[in-house]
Amino acid sequence: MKTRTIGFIGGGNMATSLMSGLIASGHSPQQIWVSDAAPATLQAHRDNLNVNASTDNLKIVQEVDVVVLAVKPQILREVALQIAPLVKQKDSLVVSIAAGISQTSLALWLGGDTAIVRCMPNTPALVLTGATALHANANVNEEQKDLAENILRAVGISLWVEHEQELDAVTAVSGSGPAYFFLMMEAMEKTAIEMGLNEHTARLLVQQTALGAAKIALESAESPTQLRERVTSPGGTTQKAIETFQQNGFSELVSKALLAARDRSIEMSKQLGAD
Ligand SMILES: NC(=O)C1=CN([C@@H]2O[C@H](COP(=O)(O)OP(=O)(O)OC[C@H]3O[C@@H](n4cnc5c(N)ncnc54)[C@H](OP(=O)(O)O)[C@@H]3O)[C@@H](O)[C@H]2O)C=CC1
Ligand SMILES: O=C(O)[C@@H]1CCC=N1
Repeated sequence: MKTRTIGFIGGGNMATSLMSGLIASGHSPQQIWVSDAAPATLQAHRDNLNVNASTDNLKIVQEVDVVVLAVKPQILREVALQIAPLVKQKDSLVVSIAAGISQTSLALWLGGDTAIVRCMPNTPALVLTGATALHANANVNEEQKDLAENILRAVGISLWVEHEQELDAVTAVSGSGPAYFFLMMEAMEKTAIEMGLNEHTARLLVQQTALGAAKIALESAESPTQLRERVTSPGGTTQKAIETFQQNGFSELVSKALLAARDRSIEMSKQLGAD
């Protein structure tokens, strides 16, 4: 497939992760465009990533084959309405990464004929270890599906979900998920320091343990339960820790947190979208 130009509208956390990942995986910075409200942000992207940048969202749509909507959900309507006439004129493929904004809303704002891929990536895209789920509307052809998938696959794994509603669960699991692991790391690091380890030692041990656990989980055929049991010697230290987690409602708490994230995604589609 011919290399396509990609434009990001909104140059914040997630666009930075995706642009950096695309470049690290071999995509030419010259084929990437980004717009943002803040000129300083754009200058940083020019300096650090060598991409093309403009404060004018319409310039981005004009220049590229694929438009990635990477602004906050709260301003997506305004941006979509602004670019809609040009998207229609150019017949652009639009990829939205916004949480909680449905394809119905996007189609209403951008025009019913627009080819729209809604997806949910996550910030590990920055280190080419992202996880993205995608869903295409009926206007997206096979070539456009490949194109959207190739962009996200450049920065990690990507998979298609059959029903758009699944993206609310995906948001709760992998979209927000990195933050849950960071929260666990924060708490472990804090307690490690309280137990007398210095900050450097505490951070390094927690980081390497998280990496090791993720790696073994990915490479092993065993389930997380089996892998956990391998660490847990009967009557030993891990057993004490796991019992403490479980007696204090760890699984229920994780379940509550993920359901709250999922429900917030659904709520956002009603508050901020046209659903
Ligand atoms: N962060 C994450 O882990 C993930 C985020 N997402 C989704 O990605 C999207 C972006 O999130 P994130 O990167 O965290 O948000 P950020 O706030 O970091 O990035 C959004 C950027 O858009 C800029 N902006 C504001 N108004 C405009 C405008 N009219 N035109 C162009 N740019 C504008 C903002 O500038 P300023 O700050 O000056 O307003 C900001 O730099 C959201 O919709 C979110 O739901 C999806 C998956 C994971
Ligand atoms: O917190 C959020 O709303 C976004 C979506 C997933 C991760 N960050």
